[in-house]
Amino acid sequence: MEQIKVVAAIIRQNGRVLLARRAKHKHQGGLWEFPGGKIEAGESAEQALKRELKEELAIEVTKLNPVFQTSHQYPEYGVHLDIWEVTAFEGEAGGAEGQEVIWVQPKNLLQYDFPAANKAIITAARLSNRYLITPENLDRAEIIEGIRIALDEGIKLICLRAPHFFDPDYRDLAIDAVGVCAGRADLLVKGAFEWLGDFPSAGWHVTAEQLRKLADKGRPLPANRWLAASCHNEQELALAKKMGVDFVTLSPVQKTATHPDVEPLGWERAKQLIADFDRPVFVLGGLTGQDVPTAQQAGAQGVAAIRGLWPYELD
Ligand SMILES: Nc1nc2c([nH]c(=O)n2[C@H]2C[C@H](O)[C@@H](COP(=O)(O)OP(=O)(O)OP(=O)(O)O)O2)c(=O)[nH]1
Ligand SMILES: [Mg+2]
Repeated sequence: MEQIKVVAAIIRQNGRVLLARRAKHKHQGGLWEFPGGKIEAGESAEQALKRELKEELAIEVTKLNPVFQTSHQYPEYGVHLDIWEVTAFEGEAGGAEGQEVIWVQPKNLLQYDFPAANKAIITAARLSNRYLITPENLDRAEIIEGIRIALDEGIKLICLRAPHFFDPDYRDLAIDAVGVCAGRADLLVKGAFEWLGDFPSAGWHVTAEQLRKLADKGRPLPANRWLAASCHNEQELALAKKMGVDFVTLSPVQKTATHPDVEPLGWERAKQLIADFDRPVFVLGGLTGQDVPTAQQAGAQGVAAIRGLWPYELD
């Protein structure tokens, strides 16, 4: 079947993202979309995106970075979507072709109807590019205080990981963490599945071991709660897909303090695994917030880190 190459943009301004409504007579007409269009012969993705956004919104893009690639087979033809994030542009974005244009908060994106190919793109648009995982060997007050500072520094996505806590204490910690993050960041809890009902606003981050046990049962959470998984290889990525996760961490990309004896994947292997996976990936292992551009160049959503994103230096 014919495959068309499309570029589209998640345009961010003042914490909102821009959506346009596709003209009725077009393929997938009437649905909301991220502006963009077909790459023409001889164009790079970047050139095509700049041209499309000028034609469709009358803006000159000044800052963009790659975020995500995904493919989808429609009955008519297949599309390969190359998604970029635009964070600066000149001009006022408006519907230059008469189409409706709106700015929405990422958390409200689930309320809009998009073409079927957009599922993972919506996930990418709802996620930030830094995923903080809490460190081991801190007590409850230290973890909560660290989360508080991280929130002040703009962290929007947090995984509560505290393998050194026993169950009842971990639950108490999770209750506090949910409270601190409310309205400021999305929190994913790690832990036993029996607790899912006790933290109705939290997402769940499953370990590779839980994936192996539970992937066959499918997704245990509704679409409005994050489900993520820790993956280290192709097999685990396949299980994550089977389970219906929203996103994954892929590790270790480099040597890490947490698992010093594990051979890292390296960027080249990570890049391949990311390209073959159809949902957002946070690369993890020896990385910091400074590595976000490198991670994005490798096709990742961003960086996940313990020490690398914790707001102060750990021993
Ligand atoms: N721009 C865009 N296209 C999308 C999205 N999701 C999705 O499935 N598509 C599909 C619909 C179309 O089949 C194809 C993009 O084509 P398009 O209609 O935007 O192409 P274009 O701007 O070059 O328009 P035209 O010259 O064909 O009128 O990709 C999306 O979020 N944004
Ligand atoms: Mg278009």
